[in-house]
Amino acid sequence: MVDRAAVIAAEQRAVDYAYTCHERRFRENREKLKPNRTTDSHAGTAFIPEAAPEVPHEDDLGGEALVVARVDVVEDDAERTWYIGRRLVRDADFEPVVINWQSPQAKEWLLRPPNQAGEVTLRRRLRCDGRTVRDYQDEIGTEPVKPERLRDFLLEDLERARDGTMRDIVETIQREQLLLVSDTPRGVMVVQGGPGTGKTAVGLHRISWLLYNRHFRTQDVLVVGPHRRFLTYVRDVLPRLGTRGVVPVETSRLWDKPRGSDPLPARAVKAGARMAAVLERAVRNLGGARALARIARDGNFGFDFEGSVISLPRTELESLLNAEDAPGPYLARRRSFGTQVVNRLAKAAAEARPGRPDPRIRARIERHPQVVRLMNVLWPNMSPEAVLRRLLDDPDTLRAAADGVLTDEEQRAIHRPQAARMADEPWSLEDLVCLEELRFLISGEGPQRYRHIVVDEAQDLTPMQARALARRCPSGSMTILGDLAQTTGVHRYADWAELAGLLSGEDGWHLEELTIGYRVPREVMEFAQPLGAAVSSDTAAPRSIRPGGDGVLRIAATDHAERVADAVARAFDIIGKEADPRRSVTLIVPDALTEQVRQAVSAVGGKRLPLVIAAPDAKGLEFDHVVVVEPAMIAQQEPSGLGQLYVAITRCTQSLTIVHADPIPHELIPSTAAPEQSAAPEGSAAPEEAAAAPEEVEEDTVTSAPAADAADQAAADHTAGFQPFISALEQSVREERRCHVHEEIRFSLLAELHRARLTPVSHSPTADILCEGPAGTVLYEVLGEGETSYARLREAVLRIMEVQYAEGRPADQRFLVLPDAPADPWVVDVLSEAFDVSVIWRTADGWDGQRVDVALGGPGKD
Ligand SMILES: Nc1ncnc2c1ncn2[C@@H]1O[C@H](COP(=O)(O)OP(=O)(O)OP(=O)(O)O)[C@@H](O)[C@H]1O
Repeated sequence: MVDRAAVIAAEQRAVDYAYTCHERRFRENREKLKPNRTTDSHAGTAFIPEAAPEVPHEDDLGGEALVVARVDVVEDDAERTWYIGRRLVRDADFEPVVINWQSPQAKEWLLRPPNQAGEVTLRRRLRCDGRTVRDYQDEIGTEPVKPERLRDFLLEDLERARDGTMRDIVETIQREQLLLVSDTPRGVMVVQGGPGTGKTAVGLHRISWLLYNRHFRTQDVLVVGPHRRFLTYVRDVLPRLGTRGVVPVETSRLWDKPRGSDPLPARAVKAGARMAAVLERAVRNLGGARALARIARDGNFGFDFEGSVISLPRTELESLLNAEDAPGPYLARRRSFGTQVVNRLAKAAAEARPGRPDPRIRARIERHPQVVRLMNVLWPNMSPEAVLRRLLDDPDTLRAAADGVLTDEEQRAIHRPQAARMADEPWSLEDLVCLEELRFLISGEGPQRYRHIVVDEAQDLTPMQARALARRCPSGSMTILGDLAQTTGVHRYADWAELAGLLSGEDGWHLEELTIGYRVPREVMEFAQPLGAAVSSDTAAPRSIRPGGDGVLRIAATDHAERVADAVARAFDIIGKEADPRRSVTLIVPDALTEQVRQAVSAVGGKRLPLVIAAPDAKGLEFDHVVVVEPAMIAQQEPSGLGQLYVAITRCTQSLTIVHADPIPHELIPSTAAPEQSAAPEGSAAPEEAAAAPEEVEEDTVTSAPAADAADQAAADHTAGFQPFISALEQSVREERRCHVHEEIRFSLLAELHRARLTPVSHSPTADILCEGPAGTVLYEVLGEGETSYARLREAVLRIMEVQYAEGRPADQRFLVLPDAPADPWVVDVLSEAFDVSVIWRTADGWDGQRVDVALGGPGKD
């Protein structure tokens, strides 16, 4: 039996020694080094012998533990102990006492699976409060490893209060996270993960890892986040990891401050990738062959030059113009055209005046007013601002550039009469991104370039912004973190390929996924899941490892007059009941109610106030307790209200309370309210809910469907409890119905049933076809493309059982409908006898299989 207290005491001695060495080093450095402090992010890399021993002059751990793990390894037949921590620490002889978690050696040992331990004989995670060792867990060692105990550290860590700033995860980083953190920087790595799966954490640790391992220098890296509050939230993580000098910026800060904003339809057009094609054509349309008539009316361009007439035929000008129709910045093409024209005119002038060559003739021709005019007409020297201003103001110019790219309606959407002066143009953020694109098209110039870019909440980048980022990063090395289901921006990507295609360079891109949820309690995640699926059917909700408990999720109906007061009262109530004063309580509210809620909070006053955050600003943040006010209003906010709502309800670590007077959006509880039912007019009370006394709904959870009436309550309770199951089923049915073969077969069968004068139901979210006929209720499950092996068909039978369950009643007849005869003929009898499911399939001239007559609407034998 291991004496755990003795082990902890021994580890404490090692940790104490590490701190002693750590602190001695500061003292020595303070004495030795000059007073100007280093800002090199490689501080601590003295572990690499040739690296300069630059370390900060004082402890910058901010109270975090210096040591996080111990590893014993057999090296040259001898066992050696290493400690892994947040910083490199050496003893007086310059021998490493603690190696940095970012070092390649630490990474290798930390990633080693217990069943392939190799030379690692012990891997021990240490649980320290600063310098005090509290506990330990052996992941590799002589004692059998209990996985559930290993989780304890993580769960304990997740339980800590969220006081408004993010912490690093060095102590509990998971294998799949460390693999992404230390992945090669080549190409674009896209990390898709649902709410709270650790994307931000992975992104920040990756920056630190890339810099520590000298893949890049501090100034090579650009880190972009969604908004200022988020940047404040993550502010401490990089310094605590020992990475200094990297300052994340808000996405919008990459451009100047906007002077105006556009209506949503205009934003959507200007932000889309097609706008790039329009801008490119707008630049190509400047001057050019169409303007030639103004210059060379009688077929020639000619003028009197110092007593002789020199000229160029129009055809020659045309061919010079055509030669410049190649890719490249407009001004470079302009210069090249000008050189050709001047060369030819100089030659003509020399021929007209034989004699001594005149070396300055080119310069005089170039400055000649006629040549200057020619250049200005054929190649007008316009600023990006002038090009965009005219494009937006003049419908003809826009049509010439956008024809076949933007619809008439889209062209009308971006029309904007020009301001009296250029300086007064109300450039919006989308305009500023277009201006950057135009600047690049015209001069080839762009903003500062980086060797690696990290983007958090990347799903909200617009395609035009993505192009701008790609230009800033010619190496094509990026870390892109996001969740398509949390899209709140003006552009919604169908999949990551669309965005990654815009960002990536020649090294391409790859998609990684984080699937474990570390923030949101299980019940809340399950409640949020259908909404996430409604925003992006392509992304899976995370599996939460955070157990919930009583009161984790509350849905409270109120009426419009009481809505704000009720929500605020509930937030204060949570504060009153929460024993830990560090735990954060936040009201997430629709834009329109923000001021009202803030005032109501101030009016109540007190020592501890809940935070009030408008839904769009909640992105990326996390709190312990969250009260979401009026989800329907959030869901209606532009540009992507459902995404905003999904973000809002997935911010909490402890509890979620929803206060609503309007019906809860049906995307959130799809089984309880059809779209038509939930569309109550703005301002009108939802009768059943408004009538309910707050005390009665106080204990409501998601299982007590707020929009259902009493008669439906039991059924709703039953179904809502199985919501994740139903949602998963609906999701996979939706996916199947995207298959053309599946739908072709389904609709041929529907046609047969209509021909038999029956009324089949085809719009159930779970059953492919349900039909009341002479043989009773018949349920059809259609298989699309793919194999028809027994294993596959047995799976389909299981689906039939699930569908019956979801539909709330068993069918009288069950049919599996295949595109072809099954691969093994015997399966037909087995499925019929074992599961009472008949199989039919399509043939060249109709249908075949078991009991086809019943399947096609006949009465059956009995
Ligand atoms: N291995 C881990 N150990 C401890 N805490 C972790 C771990 N991984 C993630 N967390 C914590 O989980 C929470 C959510 O992480 P993070 O904010 O990085 O998620 P996210 O995927 O960016 O979420 P969202 O998309 O909702 O913004 C944070 O508090 C983070 O510290």
